[in-house]
Amino acid sequence: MLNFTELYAMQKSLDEKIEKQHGLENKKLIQERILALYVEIGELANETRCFKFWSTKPASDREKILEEYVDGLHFILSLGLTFSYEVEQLSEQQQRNDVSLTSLFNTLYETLAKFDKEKTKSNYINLFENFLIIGQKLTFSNEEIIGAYIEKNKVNIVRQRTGY
Ligand SMILES: O=c1ccn([C@H]2C[C@H](O)[C@@H](COP(=O)(O)OP(=O)(O)OP(=O)(O)O)O2)c(=O)[nH]1
Repeated sequence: MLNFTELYAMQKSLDEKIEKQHGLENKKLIQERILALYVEIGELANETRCFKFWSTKPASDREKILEEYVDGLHFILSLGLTFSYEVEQLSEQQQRNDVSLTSLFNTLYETLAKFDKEKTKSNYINLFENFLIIGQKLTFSNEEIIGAYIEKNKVNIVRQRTGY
């Protein structure tokens, strides 16, 4: 089971650095973070190419897809911090083999729209769970997700330091 406590701490530190760097201290940036998450989910779907019935081009490699996945995770954690909805753990989601990756993306967008409409903790958890289901469908292990998150978090810190 994934434990998010450490990841929220890393996200908090990163978000504070970004806000300071851009003179946005204590701004909640809710609409920006929500739109950023929509975009990251779209970028992830694009790399998997799961919905591109018109194309025979293969999906991007696993590493690239994992990188996009953890970009989305950054914004989910960030939204949790914004609303003080940090969740320590979420139980393993039941995976249904008959549901396509494309459907899972569409459901994830629905849960994000629901959260945007009504920013309750249960809608946040539902969003997070549906995000994790996509990770499972993509066969990412907890270790891979944590490792890639830590890597990208570091990259993000360096980018701020070097004026990204
Ligand atoms: O408050 C914030 C703002 C951004 N990020 C992170 C999330 C993500 O990992 C990265 C933004 O995504 P990306 O690296 O794709 O940035 P971009 O500016 O869209 O990249 P590019 O211009 O290279 O496409 O910054 C946070 O964690 N907190």
